[in-house]
Formats: sequence, C-alpha cells, structure tokens
Amino acid sequence: MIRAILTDIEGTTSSLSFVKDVLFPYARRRLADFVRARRNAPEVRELLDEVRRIAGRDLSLDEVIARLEAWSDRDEKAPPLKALQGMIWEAGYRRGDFQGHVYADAAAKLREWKEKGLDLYVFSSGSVPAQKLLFGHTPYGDLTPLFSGYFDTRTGPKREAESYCRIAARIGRPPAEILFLSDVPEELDAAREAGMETVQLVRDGELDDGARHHQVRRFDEIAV
Ligand SMILES: CSCCC(=O)C(=O)COP(=O)(O)O
Ligand SMILES: [Mg+2]
Repeated sequence: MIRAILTDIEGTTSSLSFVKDVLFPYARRRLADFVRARRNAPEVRELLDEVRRIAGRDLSLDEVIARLEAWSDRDEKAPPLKALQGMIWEAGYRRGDFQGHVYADAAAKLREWKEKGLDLYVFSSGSVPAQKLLFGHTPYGDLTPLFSGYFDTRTGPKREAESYCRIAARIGRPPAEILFLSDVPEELDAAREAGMETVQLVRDGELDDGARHHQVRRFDEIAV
C-alpha cells in the first residue's frame, strides 16, 4: 500500500517551459556577476572550490565562471551549479520577478493526498533551497507545509537506483510503500529497480500504449 509520494518537479509538478525559459535564463544572465560579487562569501567560496575539485585542477575565477556557464548552457545537473542557480533565483522570487509554476491539478492533488495522510517528498535536480523557493512562491500560496522532505542530487543521481534506496532509507519506509512520479522514463526505471512504484507524467505529447511505466497526463488521473 502506498504511504508516501516522491515527486520530480520539472515536467511533473511544473512545466518544462517555466524551468527552461524562465528560471534557467534568469540565473544564466546573472551567474558571472553573482559569482564575482559573492566569491568571498563562505557558502559561495565552497561551491567554487567544488567546481575546481570536479575539474580536477586549480582554475582561475574566470575559468570557474566559464565552466559554470558551459554547464548551464548544456543543462548539466552539476551540484555546485544547481546550488548557485538557487541562490540567484532567491532574489527573483523575493522581488516578484516570477512565481513558482505548479500545475493546478498537481497543487490540488498534493493537498488532497496530504489531507488523506500520505507523506509527500520532492526529488529534483534543482537544489533543495531552490525546491523550497519554487513551492514557497506559487500562485496557490506557500505549498511547502505539504512536504515532509526534499532531496536533490547531493543524495545521488536521479537515474541510479541507489539514490532511491537512500531516499527510502531517509524517509524510513520500504520502497514498495513509495510512489515516484516523473516525466523521465530513465528516472522511473531507477526508482522501480529500487523497489518503488512508478507513474510517468506526460504533460505534452502522445501517450504510448507500450510505455514501461503507467502514463497519465495529470495528477488527478493518479489512483493511490
Ligand atoms: C527546483 S526548480 C529547478 C529545477 C531544476 O533546476 C532542474 O534542473 C530540473 O530538474 P528536475 O529534476 O526537477 O527535472
Ligand atoms: Mg523532470
């Protein structure tokens, strides 16, 4: 029996276009200036050092910025980039430059599941602070009280079963009691390999009769 829901964000609770056309360009435009202005702040300095560790050699500040910009352009889910994006988005949410996009059906169903006693969790490549910002600033108000926990790629890559085993252990439930929702079949494959139940969101495009995972268009088509 399903006792907890673990959900992806981009393409699942929220539109691809909000992330790709609003959030990513917003952070990309400000990345270099943000890093230069905050390079001595301990939380930023640590992330810049992490970029150097990933590169495997010392890099100048310009080289670090170039690498971050290249990752952003390729949508690489590198943890230090995701953390910096979240820091930049914080000002955007605070100033009201944008709100976190959440589909109406997702907001309603998340509320309903919570009221029914299910525990709700997020697993996204966006950093945990970025996840909280998105769900904290939606047209439906602050949805963060609905969630019992948040996971990002610091827990592990989204396409590896081990990440879902770790999440189940952190949630404190057997994987079979957890339903994972995502738009990406490879993420669902990994969750299934870990023993979780899965449903694929297909927000746009055709449903596929032969799909590996049960497909729905909206949260209100998910039976729990
Ligand atoms: C936390 S909102 C921004 C989402 C993001 O940065 C991203 O890379 C999308 O990843 P997801 O795992 O939610 O598909
Ligand atoms: Mg997704």
